[in-house]
Amino acid sequence: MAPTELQSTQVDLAGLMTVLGGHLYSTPAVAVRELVQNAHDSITRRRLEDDGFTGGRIDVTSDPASGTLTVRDDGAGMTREEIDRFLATVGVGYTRGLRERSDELIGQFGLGFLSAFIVGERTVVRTASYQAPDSAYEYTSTTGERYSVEPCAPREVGTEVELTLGADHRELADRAVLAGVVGRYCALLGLPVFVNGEQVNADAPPWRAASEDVVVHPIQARKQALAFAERMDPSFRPLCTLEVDGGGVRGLLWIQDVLTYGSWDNRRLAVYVRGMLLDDDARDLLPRWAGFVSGAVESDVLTPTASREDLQRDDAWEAARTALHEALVAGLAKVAAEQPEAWARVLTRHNEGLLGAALADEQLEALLADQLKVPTSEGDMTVRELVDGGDGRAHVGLGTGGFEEMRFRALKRPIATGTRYAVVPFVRQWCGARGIDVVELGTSSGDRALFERVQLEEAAWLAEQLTRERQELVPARFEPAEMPFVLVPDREAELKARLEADEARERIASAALHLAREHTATIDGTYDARLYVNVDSPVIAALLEAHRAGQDVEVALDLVRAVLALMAAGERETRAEVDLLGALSGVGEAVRRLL
Ligand SMILES: Nc1ncnc2c1ncn2[C@@H]1O[C@H](COP(=O)(O)OP(=O)(O)OP(=O)(O)O)[C@@H](O)[C@H]1O
Repeated sequence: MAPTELQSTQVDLAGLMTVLGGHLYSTPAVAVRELVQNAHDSITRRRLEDDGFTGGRIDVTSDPASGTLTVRDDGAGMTREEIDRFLATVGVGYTRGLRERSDELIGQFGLGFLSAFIVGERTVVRTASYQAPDSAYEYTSTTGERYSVEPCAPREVGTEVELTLGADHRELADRAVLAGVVGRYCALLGLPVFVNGEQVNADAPPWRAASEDVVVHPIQARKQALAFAERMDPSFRPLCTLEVDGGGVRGLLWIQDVLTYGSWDNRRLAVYVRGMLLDDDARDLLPRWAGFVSGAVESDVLTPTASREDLQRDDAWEAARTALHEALVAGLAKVAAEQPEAWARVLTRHNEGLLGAALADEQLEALLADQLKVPTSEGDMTVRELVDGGDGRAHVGLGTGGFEEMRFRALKRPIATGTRYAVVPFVRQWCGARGIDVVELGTSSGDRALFERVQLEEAAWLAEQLTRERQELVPARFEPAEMPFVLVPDREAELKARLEADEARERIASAALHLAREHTATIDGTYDARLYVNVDSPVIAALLEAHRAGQDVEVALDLVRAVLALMAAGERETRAEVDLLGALSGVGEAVRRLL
């Protein structure tokens, strides 16, 4: 058989450019980042190869009138041959080979320069290499597919890339826009970067300042860290900052100074690799419960994808994620110990989110167990206070007020508001760890703890007189004795329905939801409500005695029914069924007949 002739694959560069422009990068501003990064790498190269070189500066300038943007460096420059071999060959770069000698280099794919053609309709590169400083060349191309190289007037060693921006990208020449873009991408770059003459990365991040030999007072250091966080995060002011140093990652996290609720998820994490912003929404590196945390970190071990806008999910990524989690927990503990004022604000701002966090993380639960508050009928309090006020038990309401609250108000006992985010599982977890009973109002087990059921011969008769359809009458004894009855809607069935609705809300902390749902799986729902009748109450006792003695109790019963209806009118669930005017006129009618 004749040997198969191997053919070369053809690359349609124009097609490739469309893919790159439309799909690889999320924003055309990335082109600016790629050019600055090349300038940076070129300076790094010159530092390695050109003994005695002491410079290193990147200048980005723009002319809004002509729509041009220029990136200039005093790096290694390129020889005539290097222009062809590296700049003009897609997928090849000098930088990749050099990476073995320095871990400061950013480029590796040999693709970044192509992004110039996404935003520029004409690209001119003027360069003089330190290897042949007397020869300068000018490279010109419109689409990147064809280019020309000519000798040009002598110039300083280094490279200048001048883009004439396409009509769609002219905005990049706007001075403020450009300063914003470059400032964001280069905030942590180790070399000075100037935009139209102004340095955009003058302030080193606090963790780098800290490693130099200058001793900074802790209060000063804290201020610097807060100022840095404020510069980095235009959306939320920082409340306090937490250091990150481990797992190949260094940087700062900060707690957002806003009032958040449980399902708030505003995790924000900017990741810089070798000083360049790579991903400004790397939220997955932060734990899910950290919805109120922002941060900026840098790492030399995380691996960018080719678009350099995302990170590869490799071992380094996992290690970074673990390190961030640990830094967050340790940092919160440190703030609690060292900055009481800031800590108090963290607790009030993010109480709900932290309830969810404590459920998801054992270490946090240990730190927060006695600091977080749960909402109760008597105001916000810790679970310990709830238990102290509840005679050694924690009472949790699953509804909103009504009969049970009336009863507990009469007893001056707090009931935690179980309908609020994470309250039920948090109280359960807290009490479970300490062997304390949780009484959930409206659940069958809760009711058993609250109402002492008794046998009553007249139960069926009373039920006939007082209950409606799907209501169960339960004779019982309970405090306070003055209260004749308590109508308890089936809270479990309600909770079940609500949790099912919550499931649709994706961002609710799954730990809290899971714990609560485990509990509701066992609920049936034969009755909508139970009417607990207090045999100790003078009203019921008198009614029963008269009935037993064969007296006419009709008027008294009318009055009792009217009172029951009035109490039910205060209950959200039963309110609709109550004929309020009927109940009031029932009272009037009974009184008239008694007089
Ligand atoms: N400003 C510059 N000064 C000197 N050489 C440069 C400059 N810009 C680009 N080059 C050369 O062109 C090569 C290709 O650049 P390009 O941006 O396409 O890829 P890269 O930087 O090597 O890798 P990546 O795609 O990861 O950015 C570089 O490796 C370098 O040799």
